[in-house]
Amino acid sequence: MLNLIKWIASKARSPINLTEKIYSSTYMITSRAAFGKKSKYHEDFIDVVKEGTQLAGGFDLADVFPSFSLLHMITGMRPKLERLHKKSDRILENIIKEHKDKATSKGSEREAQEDLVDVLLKFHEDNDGPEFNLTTDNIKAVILDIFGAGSETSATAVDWAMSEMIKNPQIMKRAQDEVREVFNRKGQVSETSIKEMKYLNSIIKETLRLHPSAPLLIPRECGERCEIGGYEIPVKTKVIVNGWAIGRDPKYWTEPESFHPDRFLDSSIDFRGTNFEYIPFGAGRRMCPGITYGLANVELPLAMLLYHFDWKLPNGMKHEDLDMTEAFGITVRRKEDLRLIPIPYHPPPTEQTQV
Ligand code: HEM
Repeated sequence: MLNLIKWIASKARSPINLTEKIYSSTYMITSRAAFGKKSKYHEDFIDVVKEGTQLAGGFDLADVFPSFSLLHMITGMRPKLERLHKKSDRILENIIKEHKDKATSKGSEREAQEDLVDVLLKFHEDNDGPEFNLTTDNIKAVILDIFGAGSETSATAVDWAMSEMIKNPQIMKRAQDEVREVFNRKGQVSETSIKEMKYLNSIIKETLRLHPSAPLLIPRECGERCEIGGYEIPVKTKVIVNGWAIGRDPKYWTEPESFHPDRFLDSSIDFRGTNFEYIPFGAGRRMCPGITYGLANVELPLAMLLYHFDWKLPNGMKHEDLDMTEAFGITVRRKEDLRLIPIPYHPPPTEQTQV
């Protein structure tokens, strides 16, 4: 994050593509957590995941006729996915090999700088029995999951939160006042004090209500015949829950299309899966397991962007004219990238000791 803040500071008073930087920083953070500091395969792997997310989000005619196997070939989706799968498998194979080589060469250094691949490999070595065996394919799948499910979602939330604040300058000002008061009082930018930022947290909740990063939950299959709202749901029906529509339902939300973080300030409604009118992380046994890590990836970037900079729209554009159109996809990104002018407020620290 500090690298991002320094980069933005170097572009002070000129327009930057903030969307692009938010996504690349989030991918880089995930990459560091998963693979450690340096790997020549990082960039290649991130490209593959991005391509996969785009393909998975596209409309494929074969999904409507799943048993018509010829259609899967005609639409070209299956060959594309297979090619991508082979490519990601090759890169992951190399990354795992790199980690195995590192493990045999340096014992104590490995402990000190453990990343996700190290942890999974250690588990693999220590539990190589018949009752619980983690295969190399399992390890590859976990890494893919973390990238696919973790990076796009968090980056999308940061991008929409910044967009909504630019659109509503009085909300941004209030959030900046809060963030600056807390960090100045603490004398440093720290993740632990973000919990004190009640207004910023309401902004994140309101962003996830209007712009849930993953709008359609994981499809469920109906276990037994039932009736919902007068509709008969036969057993084995595939049910897709539209979290996006639920978050904007006027039956549960006043002025549902407006961005009002205040609605969450003194409210007990939370995204932990027990308030069914608000399910940006889903609910039930398939609910998102990455909430804590996901929120950390949203809170700190937002707090830092608000602490270090004031923000302006380029070319004299008025805030009410900012286009908020959504793109089609498995995660709902902005259609147009958010381009803003950063005006430095608190300069970033010169040494990497602050965060
Ligand atoms: C703001 C960030 C995030 C949002 C909004 C989000 C949202 C969601 C949603 C809506 C689901 C579907 C839940 C359901 O169907 O009930 C889901 C599933 C999942 N999420 Fe997240 N997520 C976020 C971050 C993360 C992160 C950081 C990770 C991992 C590091 C992660 C890993 C997963 C996984 C593995 C699943 C599938 C769970 C399963 O198959 O049972 N997510 N997420």
